[in-house]
Amino acid sequence: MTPLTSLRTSEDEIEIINQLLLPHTTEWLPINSIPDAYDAIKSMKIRGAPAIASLASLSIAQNLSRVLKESPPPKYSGAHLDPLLDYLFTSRPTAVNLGAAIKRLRGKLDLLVKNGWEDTRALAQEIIKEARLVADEDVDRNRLMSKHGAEWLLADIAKHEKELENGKTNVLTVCNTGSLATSGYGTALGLITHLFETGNLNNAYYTQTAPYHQGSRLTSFELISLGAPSVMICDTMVGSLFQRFNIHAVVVGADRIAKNGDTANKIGTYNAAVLAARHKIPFIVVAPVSTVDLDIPNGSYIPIEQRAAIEACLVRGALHPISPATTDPAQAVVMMTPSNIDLVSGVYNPSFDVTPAELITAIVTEKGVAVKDGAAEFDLSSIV
Ligand SMILES: CSC[C@H]1O[C@H](OP(=O)(O)O)[C@H](O)[C@@H]1O
Repeated sequence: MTPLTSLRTSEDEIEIINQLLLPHTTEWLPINSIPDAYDAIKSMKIRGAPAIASLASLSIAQNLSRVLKESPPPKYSGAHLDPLLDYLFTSRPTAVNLGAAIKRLRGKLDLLVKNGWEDTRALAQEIIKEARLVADEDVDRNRLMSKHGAEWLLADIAKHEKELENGKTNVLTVCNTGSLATSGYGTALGLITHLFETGNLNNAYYTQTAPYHQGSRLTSFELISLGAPSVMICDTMVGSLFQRFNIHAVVVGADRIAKNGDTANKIGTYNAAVLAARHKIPFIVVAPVSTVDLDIPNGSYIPIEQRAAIEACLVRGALHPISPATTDPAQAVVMMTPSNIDLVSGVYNPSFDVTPAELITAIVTEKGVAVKDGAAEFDLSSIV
């Protein structure tokens, strides 16, 4: 079976799975330009922090490759690339991976120009190589962090002599952090996949994750495709699950991790973290190094994207909104930042929330696992 992924390429051709139609329809959409990539990210046809960064980078490579075919190719400098990078950056503000990828490409260009790369064709080819690396590095990185996280969890269970179920673990995850959120294998769902592949998974529980339903539509699709034992719960059922079942860990992804470990992730993650603390269940964040934003000291600096109110009133496939609540875009919070938290809309629809470091047990990247050892905040230096 072809491994599941959010996108595929052939030479300069890029295609993404239209995730708005999953799980009932698998439609591959061609991405033929940077505006196509911007629209796909903004409208969430493709979503997931690493996948967004991969598509943005590949669309830059596609653009450069096509311009190079013109003759004679225009003289390259930041002037051509900068506005394209700035435009892509504005597609979704919370996930830092997109910004990290754009910063990486801009840095590569500056370095080449600084080193006197005058040959336009050669310079552009170097940028194309770097852009393709952003996508290609993802799968191996995900497998590595998943192994780190799964091994840490199993060791922690053994250290605390916790009772397993059928000799295996029960874990809860939020949203979708698998192959559909990355270039393959996934982050938090990658850890769950590693547990399954090594015979250590009793059940993977996951929340539906309204209103986009990344859980009920995408995580279910991935876990069923994998053949992994899984149980879907409504977002409101996390507390009841912890009261009645032996859950060994909550494992989630991240869109941006601040220097102290505060983590922005899909809305509902903070709820699960508070309940996990109440039930003394380890809370594990799994994300690539490119998700860590050392430029911000804590989570209050993370911009929280507000999605259109109508998206919170639609049940996918239904003909009409489920609520008479106003969905007038003029009456909505556009972005939550330290300076703007005025709520004026009849529908509050933040796409993310921030879990404080104090509620997080471990943070896992491809470089390893960080724990707090009794401190209130993380020192992430060993895993970035
Ligand atoms: C490895 S994906 C990280 C992150 O992205 C998802 O958000 P969205 O579906 O809105 O792009 C979710 O927060 C995942 O945890």
